[in-house]
Amino acid sequence: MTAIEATEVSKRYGTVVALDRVDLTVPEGEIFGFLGPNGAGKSTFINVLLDFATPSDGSVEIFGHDCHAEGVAARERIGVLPEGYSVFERRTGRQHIEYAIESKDADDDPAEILDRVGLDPTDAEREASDYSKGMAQRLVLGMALVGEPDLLLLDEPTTGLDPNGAAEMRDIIREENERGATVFFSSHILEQVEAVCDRVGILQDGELVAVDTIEGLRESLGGGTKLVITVDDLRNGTVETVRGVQGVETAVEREDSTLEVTCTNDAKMDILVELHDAGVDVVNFRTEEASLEDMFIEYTGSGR
Ligand SMILES: Nc1ncnc2c1ncn2[C@@H]1O[C@H](COP(=O)(O)OP(=O)(O)OP(=O)(O)O)[C@@H](O)[C@H]1O
Repeated sequence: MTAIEATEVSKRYGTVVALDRVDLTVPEGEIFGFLGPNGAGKSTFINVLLDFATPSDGSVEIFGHDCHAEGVAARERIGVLPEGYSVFERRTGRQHIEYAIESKDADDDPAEILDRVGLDPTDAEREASDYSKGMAQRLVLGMALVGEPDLLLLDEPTTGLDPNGAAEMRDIIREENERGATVFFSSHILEQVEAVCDRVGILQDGELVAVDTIEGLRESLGGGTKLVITVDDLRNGTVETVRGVQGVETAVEREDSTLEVTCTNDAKMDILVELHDAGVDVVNFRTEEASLEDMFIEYTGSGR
């Protein structure tokens, strides 16, 4: 069964096109990462799934239910961690989880959920409005987990979490997926997505510019080789020289006279020859596999 089926979804706010004919199929059981720079339309898409926003054109189904016409049936299958969620005043962490259990008519044990998201019994009895950002984020994740939803929608789930918290979040995502849940999460923290996702979609100015496995994205970028080249002196024009070589996808300046270049396999030698001809001495040179970050830059054009 298909968890999410988006057909030609567009959303316009006045003259702003937040989503532009997005077609996307996420099969049941997948962990799907939704990537895009700020303002790309990620939250808008999630809002359409939740029927907080109505598409200007097209439609989205969740497990066969239209998100707008059958919003209640669609939302019954979803656990959501929305972006910028604010907790209730004068309610403890435990009361938040109890509220989620009651409203979903579920039978989870609040203590178990709180423990899973790393809130200890003392924190559970404190008012959630006094929580730190990371604690509030954990609490809202706990609320999303209530009732073992078939689809978890997580909008920037690691916001406010320290590295340990982010790692715990990834563990929970994997556990939920092993239980059978489909996970759809948006992020601009690429390592998070690379670490857990089966497939990723890259959104740019409302358009889905790529949907593939990380491996597939690498292949479609001609093998996606990454070169790290240290030169004696990174002069004006050196980066442009490298960018001009056929087969070079991106070239970015780093510190210490280092250049990071993504290119096809064949272009490697040509780059070195070109640098030599331009009078630039190569001090060090190594090859790495392209990371998701390199591919993200390549697809969204930032860094060029
Ligand atoms: N309610 C709204 N009214 C008007 N414009 C909106 C509204 N919601 C979103 N937009 C616009 O739609 C575009 C996409 O915004 P969206 O919040 O979906 O991006 P995003 O990818 O989630 O960004 P970020 O990573 O910064 O959260 C932006 O230009 C934004 O200003």
